[in-house]
Amino acid sequence: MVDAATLEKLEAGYKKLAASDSKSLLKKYLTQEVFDALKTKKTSFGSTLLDCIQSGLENHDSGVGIYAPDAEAYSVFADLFDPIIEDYHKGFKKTDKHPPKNWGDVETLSDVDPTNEYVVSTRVRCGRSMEGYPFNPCLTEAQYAEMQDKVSSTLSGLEGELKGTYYPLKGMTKEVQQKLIDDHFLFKEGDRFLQAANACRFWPTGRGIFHNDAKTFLVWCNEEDHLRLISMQMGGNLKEVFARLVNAVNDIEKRVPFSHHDRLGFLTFCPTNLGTTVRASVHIKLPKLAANLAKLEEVAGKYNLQVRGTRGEHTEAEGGVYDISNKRRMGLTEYEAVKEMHDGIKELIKIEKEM
Ligand SMILES: Nc1ncnc2c1ncn2[C@@H]1O[C@H](COP(=O)(O)OP(=O)(O)OP(=O)(O)O)[C@@H](O)[C@H]1O
Repeated sequence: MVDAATLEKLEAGYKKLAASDSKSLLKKYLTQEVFDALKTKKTSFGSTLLDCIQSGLENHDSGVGIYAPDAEAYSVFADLFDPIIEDYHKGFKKTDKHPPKNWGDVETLSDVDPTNEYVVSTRVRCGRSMEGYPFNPCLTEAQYAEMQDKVSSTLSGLEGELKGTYYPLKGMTKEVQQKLIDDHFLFKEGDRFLQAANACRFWPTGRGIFHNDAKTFLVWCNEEDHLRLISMQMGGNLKEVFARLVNAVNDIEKRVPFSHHDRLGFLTFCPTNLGTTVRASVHIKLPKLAANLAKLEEVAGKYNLQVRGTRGEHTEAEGGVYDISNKRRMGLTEYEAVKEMHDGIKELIKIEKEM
């Protein structure tokens, strides 16, 4: 049974959220009926509804507001996760099944900005969870350390362009850490949405970053997900960036078993990342379109693209540089997710040119 203190927190948090003007998907889909049906449930890891929604209860400015403390939460609390997944991923219904992994033909992609006028840099990332481990809120300090050991020794076997070094956050100087963050290579620290979701326990134990010398291939260990695999470079050559990621993931998947769900695809902490887990983004300057941010967001939305600030989600645009990426990650293949961004960015550049 869920204990009295947890129920009390849930009731109080729900009341506040219901009375707020929050625009989160949590508020939209956590009806009284759903709340009452789920408030006493628990996964076999002991995770409750509060573990799923405490970030959204604390941060009414969340876009989504819900995380899965363990993989089972997606089934136990499906009455809440399913409609949120369907809304975010634009129509992935609870009866739908995510398609098998398919990177497609990388050769059919191109440089989205061949004249180098608009795109500052391009990045494609995906997330992976290691089989046999729950997500952040349920991990012990010993598991964090053990996972980091596994990740760094696995990655030390990479060769060629992917060859690099693993740097644990523990022991990294603040200067080096801040420079990596400022240069867009490393995750930021103290994210209040993740903190409230109980995802930052034992920090910095088990957290770190691997990168090759050129910093074009990077792996984050134990930030939001167990692993984030990232390929990035300056300019708009999405074909090169994506090809590098595909090569790396194929190699790493041979060495580490990852959690995959028959219906949901690759499993991640946040439901927005399920399925392909792929976010392909450009840092781009579109001064005419961006003169009216609402307009930029509206046009981007037509192409299923999401607009973020320069330092990522929940940040502002600096120097007119926006982060624009595919929004959908579920119900389509890896290739289709990247192609959606490829085609959409080309359209946005075309519109900007015509303005
Ligand atoms: N195209 C890009 N070029 C350079 N840096 C980028 C690009 N896209 C994202 N970044 C940087 O990556 C970092 C992480 O961004 P952010 O946290 O928004 O996205 P994410 O890693 O995809 O994860 P999540 O969606 O879970 O937040 C930030 O420093 C951001 O500026």
